[in-house]
Amino acid sequence: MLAFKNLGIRFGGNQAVDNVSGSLAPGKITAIIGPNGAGKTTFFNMLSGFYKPTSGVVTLDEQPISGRPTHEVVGRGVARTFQTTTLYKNLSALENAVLGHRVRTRAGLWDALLRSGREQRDESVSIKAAHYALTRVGLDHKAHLIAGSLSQEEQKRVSIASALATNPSILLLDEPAGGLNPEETAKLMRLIRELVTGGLTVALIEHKMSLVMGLADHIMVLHHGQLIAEGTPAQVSQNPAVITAYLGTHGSGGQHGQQAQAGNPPTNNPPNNNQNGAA
Ligand SMILES: Nc1ncnc2c1ncn2[C@@H]1O[C@H](COP(=O)(O)OP(=O)(O)OP(=O)(O)O)[C@@H](O)[C@H]1O
Repeated sequence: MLAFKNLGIRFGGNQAVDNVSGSLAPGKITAIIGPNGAGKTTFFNMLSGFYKPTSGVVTLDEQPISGRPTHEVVGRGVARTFQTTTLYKNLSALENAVLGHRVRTRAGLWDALLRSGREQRDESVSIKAAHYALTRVGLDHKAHLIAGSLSQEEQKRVSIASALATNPSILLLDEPAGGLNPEETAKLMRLIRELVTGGLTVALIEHKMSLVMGLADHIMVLHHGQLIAEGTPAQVSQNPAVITAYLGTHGSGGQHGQQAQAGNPPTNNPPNNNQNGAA
């Protein structure tokens, strides 16, 4: 189980994440929500080894992993995607997933791109892993198509396959539905649910309340770097501190509209409209 205790990080005078404790429930979906600048991505960056916390600790099965090199964290079974799609659009879906495997494991990006001797030896392992990952996201039949020719939603699946190529037990998704329309968002939600049903533990950052409320088993709410609430969608959506955080921060429009919805009882159905789903 991935857990974090008193986790914090400071950038100069800015305490971006402050004293956050908790864990990701195995085999469940945890959503991390909060207004812009709340510290969500920074929190992910600490869970995945991208940032070294200035206080507290991240543990995996009770062993500390915070501050360990990213490839080591990946090797322990934690993989992530990024907020902006990091696909190589001129490469095939398969090549992207292969690179996802190589870049996240031992080899660096240049090693992977330049195909060093080690790379070539290990390539068949990466190709197998990449095909399996593409199968898991329902795209192996498009393995040889150029990523840029795929739909937005398929490109998101390729990004997820890139992370899955390392066969993680814990997958961190940073705004997986960013830029997708409601129909595509619903498809992606089904995929995420399927992956979890298959045994994966997922944590995701997402602004689309329709996705969060329809998908998350557990929600953590960050505000000014602090964990101000957590619980089921129903619990969180009725929490006065959460409603105040969003309304107070955004005034009107943007996330305000989304959070106004979060004041209502959440639905466990996939979204069928975009009334509160604008990215
Ligand atoms: N490398 C960095 N150096 C300095 N400040 C940083 C760095 N990374 C993040 N921050 C700051 O940490 C705070 C939290 O940013 P973060 O990107 O984690 O928020 P977020 O909740 O993910 O926002 P959004 O929803 O807009 O993506 C911000 O004030 C941001 O400027």
